[in-house]
Amino acid sequence: MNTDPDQSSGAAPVGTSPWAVMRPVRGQISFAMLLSALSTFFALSALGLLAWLVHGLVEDTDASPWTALLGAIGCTAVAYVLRVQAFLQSHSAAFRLEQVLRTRLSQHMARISLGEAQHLGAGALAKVMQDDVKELHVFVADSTPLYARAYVAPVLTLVALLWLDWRLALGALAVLVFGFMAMNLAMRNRGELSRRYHLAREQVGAAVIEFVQAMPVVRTFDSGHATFGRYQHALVEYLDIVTRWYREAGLSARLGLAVLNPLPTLVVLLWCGVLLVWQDTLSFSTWLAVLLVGTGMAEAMMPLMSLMHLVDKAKLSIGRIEQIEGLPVLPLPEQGRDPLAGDTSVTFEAVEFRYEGSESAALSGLDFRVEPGTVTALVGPSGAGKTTVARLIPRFWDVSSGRILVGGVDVREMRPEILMHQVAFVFQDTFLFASSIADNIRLGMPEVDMDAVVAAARAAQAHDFIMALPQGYDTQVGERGLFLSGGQRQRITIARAILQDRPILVLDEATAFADPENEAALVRALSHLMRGKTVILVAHRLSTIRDADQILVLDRGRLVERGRHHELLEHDGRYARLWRSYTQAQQWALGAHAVEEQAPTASEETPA
Ligand SMILES: Nc1ncnc2c1ncn2[C@@H]1O[C@H](COP(=O)(O)OP(=O)(O)OP(=O)(O)O)[C@@H](O)[C@H]1O
Repeated sequence: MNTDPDQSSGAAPVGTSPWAVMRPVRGQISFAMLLSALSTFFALSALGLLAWLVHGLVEDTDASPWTALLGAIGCTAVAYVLRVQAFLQSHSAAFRLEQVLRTRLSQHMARISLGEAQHLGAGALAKVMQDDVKELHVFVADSTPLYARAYVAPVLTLVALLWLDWRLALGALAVLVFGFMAMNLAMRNRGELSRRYHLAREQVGAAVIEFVQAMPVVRTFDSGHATFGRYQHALVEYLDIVTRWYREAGLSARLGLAVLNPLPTLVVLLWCGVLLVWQDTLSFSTWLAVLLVGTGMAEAMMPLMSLMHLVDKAKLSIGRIEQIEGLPVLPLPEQGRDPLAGDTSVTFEAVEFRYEGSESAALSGLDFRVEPGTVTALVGPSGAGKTTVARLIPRFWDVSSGRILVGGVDVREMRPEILMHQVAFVFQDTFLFASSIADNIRLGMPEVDMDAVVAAARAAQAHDFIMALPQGYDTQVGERGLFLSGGQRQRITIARAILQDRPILVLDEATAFADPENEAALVRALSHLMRGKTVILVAHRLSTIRDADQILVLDRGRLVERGRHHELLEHDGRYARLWRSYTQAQQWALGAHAVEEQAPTASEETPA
């Protein structure tokens, strides 16, 4: 029980016993606790022997002190060895638990839908995998031996005191009871305060991250005032709750802490002892023995206080770990049923899809078929559902109703590895692993040799810029690695997809290009990648889809038109309007001259 909110971080209880999570290492933890309890017993026995020694010397000055003295030294040595062993066991259990939890969490995360993982955010998932598992490590390593000590020591001390003199034992007990009552008074609002304290702390953390991550925008657009203001506001809130905590915990907390330390117990034992010795109802030697043993009782309570802090923190972490473990996993097909795709077609049959928590459907009544070896482009205004279509194929989410078939097989009935073997995905948000460029290209295929990597990079128009880098294909990229431009990163991802050489390709075309040279390189890379494949292309620039075998025009999640470029232009419907807006915008972008001469009339929609 601590008055420091950072220490007594007991948020609203999550209703989880820390012991349940520790099941995999419970045996070793119990062993560590047993060793710790035995160590406490021997430490207190040493004190008891010293008390007996003092008692004996006072009663009979000729008595030999050696037996008790050697016994006390022996007990201290055994207590020390047992204590070290207890900590060794608890630390080993903590490392094992850390490994078990990380493996379990990563296996579970691999099975939740990608959409769910994206929704939670990489930061939150990493925090659970990293910080919360670490928190449990600390709990198991440090608290389990403390637990045994905190419970065994006061009980044994009380028994010893009762045996020596019950009146002084009750005096010492009264001090502790008083101290605990004061602390409980201080902690009566602990749940609510602690919940607000943690919220305030998280807001400070979020504001700091926002401030740091948004630095380029902050520096260029608002010179830091708005973002820094949010950070400052979060800090003020935090200060407010901490001040309230100290004020409310105030006197009773300080009183409790003052009482629950060895000095007041010693004072009570001294005064009561003097009185009893003076009244001749207590021998001087017993009094000395009581003093020696008695102060240990309050001292033994101290671990209990740090324990409550550790338990509270562990409970919060367990709550977050359980939240991840409780996320539903994507249902897998029954064992033994592994239907293989018959061809490389992709079919959407009456597909409906609604994002969780969203009022309207993102896709409704979607029916289309992509024939093997053809290119289908998805177009439509922003928010029409193009990206959603692309992401339903690799099961970022499962459809709300209807079916998606790859080669005639429902994607929900295909094992993920079989589905991934059929389909390659090139999405806009390219991610490079903290590794060499070569390893990033041959991701998931470590057996591929360098010649194949270079060939894929050449086809993806990436070879020349890679060779211009300081260490060529061995250059480290990703986090803390060399910085690559958006276009360069995309060409590496395209090289990866070329190497994978899967028959179906789902492509979310890049919206922005750094420069025309980069754009030309990307277009060449993509056309190489698409050769001979079944392609579903989310097109953001209409110029790339003129030659598509099929164009699907989406609007508010519905398929409103389909056909080839020239057919749709002749039809003079939605696509034709999109196309006109697009070509106007292109001309407009050619220069101010063009703007003046052919300023477009306000277009009803802009191309995606
Ligand atoms: N993760 C999500 N959770 C909830 N709603 C979403 C999510 N992603 C997209 N939406 C909503 O679903 C609808 C379709 O979005 P989608 O990203 O598929 O459109 P899009 O046609 O690809 O748009 P753009 O061209 O701007 O990328 C939009 O109304 C969007 O707000």
